[in-house]
Amino acid sequence: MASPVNVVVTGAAGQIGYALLFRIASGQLLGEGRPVRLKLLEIPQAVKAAEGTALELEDGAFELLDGVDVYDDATKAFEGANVGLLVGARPRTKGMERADLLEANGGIFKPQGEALNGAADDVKVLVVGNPANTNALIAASNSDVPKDRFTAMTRLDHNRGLAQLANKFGVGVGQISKFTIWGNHSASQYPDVSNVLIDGKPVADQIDQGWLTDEFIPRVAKRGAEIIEVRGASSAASAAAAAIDHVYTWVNGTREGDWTSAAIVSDGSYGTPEGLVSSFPVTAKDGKWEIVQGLDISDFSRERIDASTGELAEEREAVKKLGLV
Ligand SMILES: NC(=O)c1ccc[n+]([C@@H]2O[C@H](COP(=O)([O-])OP(=O)(O)OC[C@H]3O[C@@H](n4cnc5c(N)ncnc54)[C@H](O)[C@@H]3O)[C@@H](O)[C@H]2O)c1
Ligand SMILES: O=C(O)C[C@H](O)C(=O)O
Repeated sequence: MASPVNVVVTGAAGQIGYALLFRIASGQLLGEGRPVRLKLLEIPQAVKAAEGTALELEDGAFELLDGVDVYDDATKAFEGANVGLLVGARPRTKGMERADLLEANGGIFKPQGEALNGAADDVKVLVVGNPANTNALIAASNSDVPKDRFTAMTRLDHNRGLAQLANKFGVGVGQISKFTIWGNHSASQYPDVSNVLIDGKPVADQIDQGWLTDEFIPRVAKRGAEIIEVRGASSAASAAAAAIDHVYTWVNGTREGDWTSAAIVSDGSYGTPEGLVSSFPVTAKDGKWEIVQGLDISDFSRERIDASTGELAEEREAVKKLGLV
């Protein structure tokens, strides 16, 4: 058997972790029957729960699972890591201001960025823990790992948009291509249908502007809050599924003639300030993301992209003031 791929999952005892680990163990993260070794990182108080999950993983008798290690030390957990799924984060609690939240998460993502220096040369990092884009920026800014290995998750937003479009047009999600999420994984994100194709044909001019601005965009952008309200807890299995999709695409490539959405470090494309971790239309090939170039941006889109990247720039200023980037 090929040597196992080391996959680190932080926040492994949390609800996303529980939905994610068994799918990774079954081989769905990387595909092509690649064996994995799972490295679970938790805070000391949650190590016992992670150990319990490790026992269940053993009981799954997964053919591709080489083994499971549990850590409460980031440096040890990330040593030799090929994939880092940074799920564990500090949730916002009552009375907490945004600056407090950014500072608390800085205390997690700065040391994890440093710990990633001990990872394998090919390490790929996906930040899921919120505020995901700025947490990824903090980790990338405090690491010697090349910046293009740091990403934040907007694939859940992308998948949410695909599902809403499929409902609207009465088609399967697989018939839809070239949908984009721009900006931040927050309510300011811009789900963009301008280039969407269904069965290879443009549909933008069949989309009613009222439906777009009053229903579709807010529904996708605020879906996280809707799930919390209806389910009584934030999205977990759908977030885990999107994390699997993100890494699978990164490793195995996007479909021919299509793209997906991922938050990656901006090179200044489409007026997004350089260095921000922002969502773009991206393709993946040979383990590298590339921003889709040359798209026309309407005034409607421009305003929304700028609003979301403006929010990211404000978050960057806030963490700069805290000495985190
Ligand atoms: N980007 C997205 O699309 C998306 C979607 C859903 C949820 N999220 C975010 O993902 C995060 C995790 O969600 P969840 O529902 O699993 O939360 P959860 O509270 O169930 O689990 C989080 C886990 O992280 C652990 N943790 C905290 N600090 C840690 C550290 N320094 N090192 C390792 N582990 C640590 C906690 O002990 C806990 O077990 C949250 O920030 C949530 O807002 C993001
Ligand atoms: O955890 C949240 O606040 C919501 C989450 O980011 C989501 O999009 O479901």
